[in-house]
Amino acid sequence: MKNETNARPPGPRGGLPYFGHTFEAGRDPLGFFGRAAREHGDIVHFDFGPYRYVMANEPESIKHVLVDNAKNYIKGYSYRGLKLILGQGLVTSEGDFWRRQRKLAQPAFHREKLADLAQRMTDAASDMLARWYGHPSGSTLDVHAEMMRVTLDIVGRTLLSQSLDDRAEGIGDAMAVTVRTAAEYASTPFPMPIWVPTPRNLRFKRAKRTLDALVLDIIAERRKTSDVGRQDLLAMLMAARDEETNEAMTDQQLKDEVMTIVTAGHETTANAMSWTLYLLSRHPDVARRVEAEADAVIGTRLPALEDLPRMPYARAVIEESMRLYPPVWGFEREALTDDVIGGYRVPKGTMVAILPYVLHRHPAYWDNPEGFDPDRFAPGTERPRYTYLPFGGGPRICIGNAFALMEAQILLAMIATRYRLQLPAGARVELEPVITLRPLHGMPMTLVWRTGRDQPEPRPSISCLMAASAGVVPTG
Ligand code: HEM
Repeated sequence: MKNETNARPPGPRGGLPYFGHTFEAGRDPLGFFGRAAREHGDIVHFDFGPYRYVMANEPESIKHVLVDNAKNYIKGYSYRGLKLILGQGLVTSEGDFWRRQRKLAQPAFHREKLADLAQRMTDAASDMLARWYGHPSGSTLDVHAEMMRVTLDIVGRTLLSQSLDDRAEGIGDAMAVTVRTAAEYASTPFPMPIWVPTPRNLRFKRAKRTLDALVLDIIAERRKTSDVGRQDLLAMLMAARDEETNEAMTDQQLKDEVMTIVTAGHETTANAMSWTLYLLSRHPDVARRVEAEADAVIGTRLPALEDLPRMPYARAVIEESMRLYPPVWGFEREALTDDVIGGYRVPKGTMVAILPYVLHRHPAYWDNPEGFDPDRFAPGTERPRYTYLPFGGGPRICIGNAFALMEAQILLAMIATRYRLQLPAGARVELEPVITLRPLHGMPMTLVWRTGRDQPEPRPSISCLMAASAGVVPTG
């Protein structure tokens, strides 16, 4: 590490007058930042128009920003797009307000609370498989669309005790519009303010109104019925009280937290699953090991929470997949005062980027960094801290990380015991780094029913029928 506290970090020179490398980075961010790390080292400076921008790509500096000197960093302007959707929810709020909200929400994500939610995850996965059974073996489906649908369904059932599946298309469309506008807004150096009535802004406002109204309706319904039977995340958020003031969250705060959890918890996990299924289709030897483990532990019954630790290989596959394709491929902080990172001067107002996609391929920390090798994450293996950050780190680490891993392991085990997924010849798989790392053309997969298994009746599961008749999913 350098010790030149007055020096500006090295970085690519040239670029366009004023805009520097803004457009080059925007066209292919993964390639651009990866090259910059290879050519200029672990702390790299970029000229991006009016912004000072630094990438930190080694554990000490990352720990400095996320943990040791976290007080000096806020999420800053790069989150302004998400703020349009999530208001003052956990992902986008700052300071004392964030601290209070995090304290109120944290207990809902404790491991023992999550145990109650496992069954709802298997119910949603069963309903997805019931849909798949309706297609003959050998059919091709867009598995990414399926993962988006099932993860939205899981968020609906665990957060709101409500299957959002019936409304999935409407909600999915509204979410897609808001997320896309937010991403465009965040990545444009001088975005058109959202109050200007451009067609894009009007579309965004309509979609946002749909989502807000849906969430506020659900909250109002809960307040009316004082439904004590429901043990979902919303019930826990509504029951949470501030230790000092005994105050609960207002409807507005609840709405922002619900929108935050739906947004943060749905597409991220869907991407983790789509990339995992893609990697398994490219590595049949790994796929066979996942199948053998799941067959031995659950066979064709539904997994229970206790089964998950008995399937460490499935877990390692998911972790390795998030190393190569981290769903949150990059996140940023803004320095509140002058700082020194890795020996370099970082003036107040600088944006510091931490890019798991680049860090997870750093040759100093990973042997054969481009290779897919789940055994790196076998139980008992270790790696230097702050070299693997799919869920971020420090006080603002993902609140849903245990939830997401549990969900992904359940989905993977249930799929692997029934289906082999094959990427059709000629399928185009490309990365689309928006806010999350998506497959640009979806993920078409041929679903092959595993031989030696009884072909199921194409029928919906019991929970699906109950949900459809009652409009809700029963608890427990
Ligand atoms: C594989 C799935 C997921 C990945 C890769 C992921 C990744 C992340 C990352 C990297 C951050 C930190 C961002 C930053 O520091 O700027 C974060 C924050 C957050 N995530 Fe996740 N996440 C996932 C699933 C979930 C789920 C399932 C939920 C909720 C059910 C969730 C809720 C949140 C919330 C509320 C925050 C903000 C926490 C705070 O600032 O206090 N995430 N996530």
